[in-house]
Amino acid sequence: MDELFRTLPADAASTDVLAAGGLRYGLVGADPDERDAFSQAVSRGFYSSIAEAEELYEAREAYDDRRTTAVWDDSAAEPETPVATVDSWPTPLTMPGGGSLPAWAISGVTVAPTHRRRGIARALLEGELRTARALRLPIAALTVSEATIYGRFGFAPVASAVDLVIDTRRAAWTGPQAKGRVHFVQRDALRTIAPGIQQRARVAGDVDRWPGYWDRLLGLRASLAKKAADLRAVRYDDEHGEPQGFVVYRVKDAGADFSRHPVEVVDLVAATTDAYAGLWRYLLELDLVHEITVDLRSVDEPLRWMVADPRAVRTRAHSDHLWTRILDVAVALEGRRWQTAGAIVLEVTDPLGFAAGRFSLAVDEAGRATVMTTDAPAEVTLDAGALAAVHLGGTSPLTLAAAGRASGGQEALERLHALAVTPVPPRLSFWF
Ligand SMILES: CC(=O)SCCNC(=O)CCNC(=O)[C@H](O)C(C)(C)COP(=O)(O)OP(=O)(O)OC[C@H]1O[C@@H](n2cnc3c(N)ncnc32)[C@H](O)[C@@H]1OP(=O)(O)O
Repeated sequence: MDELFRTLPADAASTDVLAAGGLRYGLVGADPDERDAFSQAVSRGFYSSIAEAEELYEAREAYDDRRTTAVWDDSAAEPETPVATVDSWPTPLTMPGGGSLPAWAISGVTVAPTHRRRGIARALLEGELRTARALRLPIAALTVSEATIYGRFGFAPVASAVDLVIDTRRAAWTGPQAKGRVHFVQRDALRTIAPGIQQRARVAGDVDRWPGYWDRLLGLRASLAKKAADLRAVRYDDEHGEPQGFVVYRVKDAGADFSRHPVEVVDLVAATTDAYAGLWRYLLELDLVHEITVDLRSVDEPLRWMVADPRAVRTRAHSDHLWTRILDVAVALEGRRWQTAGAIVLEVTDPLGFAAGRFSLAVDEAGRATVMTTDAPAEVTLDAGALAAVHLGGTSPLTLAAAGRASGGQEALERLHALAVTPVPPRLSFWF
């Protein structure tokens, strides 16, 4: 897998579809100019500024670990700049029960405004799914700019997130007394331990953060030095002195009233409930601060239960965050732990074919599943996206049935609910 995912030739069917429209589809080569043109096309596609030399250098490093695929129009005024881009890489996706499945992460999907709505994104996406399948990956994953694009390719939102605003003056601490203590640390010192803490903190739905992501988050890149100058890092150590969590935040300008500084939490990661309490209490009790904003938290954040006034913790946005697409039903369903012992027959519909079929799911006392194709009558019928939502444990089949995305008898839907839905909602802790 290591090299193959970068070198496997571009998907043949998409090559043909795009060639019929006069376009060239292929992998981006190692040549720095070609890489930089790819990066500039991604920046343009997402309406970012033209990347500067330092950013291009950093992007080259980041793309070294990915498969980068582009579409070129040789008749364009600047034929060397791709008119469409996508990058992808295999990554462990945490499953309910704590294990992980290898997933195909897809990012950087752009089509130049000059070339929109002629099927280029469809060719790119279908090419990515076939490539993932050729690499024997059971699931694809992405985060989206718009929630209207990916459903047609069998993706569904599987892990939601909330952005919170906390009124610290109303949020008197009523949670447990943390046993350890907080320390200010340098960001580069935190860089060495943060990935390990995040690994331990992961719940279903999280994926690996790559080295360049950590450097960017902590402002350790030359291009970010100025922007990151106001970032503070605090580490939480348990009563034995073991680091169990950290928060990275900035205190913003207070304006006319020095007692009203807003705090923006860039990331808060806690591997234990004790660290979670210690870090949140630290933030809520900062002097001269009236408000804290934090994004991409769990839909079931314990913080609400740790303050005197739960309305001090206001949800400012609730979004679909992680989207997945099941490519191999048996491997995907066997790759998670289920909540109870039991059995069910599922019929999966999938216009793109990858997940279509009828499957028996049998779960033992330990929550391990055996999945086989079957001719037995289907008890629950659902589309590939609905299956992805049930698979990660955050969506009830009863909700999907009410929405017309699943069907079956009430007892069978409830049985699937009991098998699948997890007590802790899935959560992806960052954008990729
Ligand atoms: C994982 C990520 O990277 S998310 C980032 C996605 N990229 C962006 O948002 C950047 C800005 N947007 C773009 O670059 C382009 O508009 C894209 C990539 C969203 C779409 O590219 P296009 O080549 O125009 O899409 P294409 O013509 O292949 O359309 C495929 C289908 O999606 C639909 N579609 C395309 N864009 C959108 C959209 N923004 N909203 C809703 N539907 C859309 C089309 O109608 C078409 O539907 P159909 O095939 O079912 O009839």
